[in-house]
Amino acid sequence: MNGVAQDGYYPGLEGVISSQTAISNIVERDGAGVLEYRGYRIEDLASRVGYEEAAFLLLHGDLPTRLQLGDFNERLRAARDLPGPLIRVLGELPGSASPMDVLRTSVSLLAHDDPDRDAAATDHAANVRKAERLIARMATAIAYRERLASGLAPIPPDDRLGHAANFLRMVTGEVPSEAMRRAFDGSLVLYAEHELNASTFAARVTVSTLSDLHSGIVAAVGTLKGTLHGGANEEAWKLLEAVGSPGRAEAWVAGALARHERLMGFGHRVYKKSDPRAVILKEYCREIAAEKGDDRWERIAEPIEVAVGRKGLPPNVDWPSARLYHYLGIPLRLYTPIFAMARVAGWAAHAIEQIDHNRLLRPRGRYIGPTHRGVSEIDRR
Ligand SMILES: CC(=O)SCCNC(=O)CCNC(=O)[C@H](O)C(C)(C)COP(=O)(O)OP(=O)(O)OC[C@H]1O[C@@H](n2cnc3c(N)ncnc32)[C@H](O)[C@@H]1OP(=O)(O)O
Ligand SMILES: O=C([O-])CC(=O)C(=O)O
Repeated sequence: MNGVAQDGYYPGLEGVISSQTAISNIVERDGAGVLEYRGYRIEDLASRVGYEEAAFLLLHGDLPTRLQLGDFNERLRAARDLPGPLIRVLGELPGSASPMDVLRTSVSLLAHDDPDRDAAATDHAANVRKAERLIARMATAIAYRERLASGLAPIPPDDRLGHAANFLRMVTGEVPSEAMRRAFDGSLVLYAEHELNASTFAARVTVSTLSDLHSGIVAAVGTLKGTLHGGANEEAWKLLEAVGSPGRAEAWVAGALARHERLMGFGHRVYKKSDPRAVILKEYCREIAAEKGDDRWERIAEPIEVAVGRKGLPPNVDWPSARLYHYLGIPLRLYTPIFAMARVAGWAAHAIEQIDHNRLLRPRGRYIGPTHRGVSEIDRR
């Protein structure tokens, strides 16, 4: 029954087209996955534009001119600081709270301070402004909380730095090398959007009731957290560490598969041959490992990929991003929040597209329970 359609029932909604979209497209061509944002191939975007340009493309429909990019950057930088109530709550939430739970709460709180909070849910311009502020503020909130959780003083945003470098500096206290900035920026571009994945779908369902944009993003953050989706990048790192040496890879993978365990960072609902983002990220991993003069994790990752690949499961985006973030000195618990701070551009673009061409998202269930039951007196049940 798993994944097999029957009489209009598609388990997991596999293959179902629920919405038309002009934001991104995924196809398999010549045995490889192809991904485009608004008609631009992901390979071109990752090598030629930074996160801000990709986010502008997703939200506004085309790549920015130099003037548009300058204005967009100014708006993002002006929105980086956190409102007082959120700063207070970030200091008060229990230290044990997971960063994704804190991020979910942060987005919810940001709704109350947004200057457009009273705008109609259908106000396109207000929704774009809300989205831009969320892009800026989610990054600051993640870094701010991480510093507090580590017992360190938060580092304020630096107006001289772009989104990627500023975030790394707010977390680690250091301005990254140019190669590190480029790799991290590239990963944000690659994570920014991916059609009707589960978290984007959750955002679209939420706003399809004409709820507000922030509610859609709260739903998306909660959905991304799960280990079958965005949470897989943290699990992928744990897998790599558990294997621990190239020589153990083959037996470790065989054992896990024999126990029917899920190998995190492998497999995909849509890409059955290759995830193009994983191919690009693997190159960044190699470059940064070379810059650091330590290819230990590359040497462990390779035989794992080969062994899992024999089962027809290609690596997905979360497999190489895990070790890339390790190389960049990013704490493990931030891997999934970073996915969220990149994906907010795609979530918002989809939520706005949904609202602009709305039809309530409401599928049907196929009832398989008992029928025609009589209600007996409570003492006779
Ligand atoms: C950014 C992202 O969200 S990318 C995905 C991140 N998630 C992961 O990396 C988690 C690991 N991967 C998985 O769990 C899956 O591949 C998913 C959830 C991503 C896709 O799931 P589906 O579309 O339902 O998988 P699909 O129909 O292709 O495969 C089903 C079978 O393949 C096998 N399979 C698929 N992925 C894996 C995996 N990673 N490890 C082991 N077996 C797997 C399973 O045997 C499954 O059969 P089951 O019903 O006995 O469990
Ligand atoms: O598309 C999916 O199902 C999951 C994914 O790769 C993403 O959200 O980036």
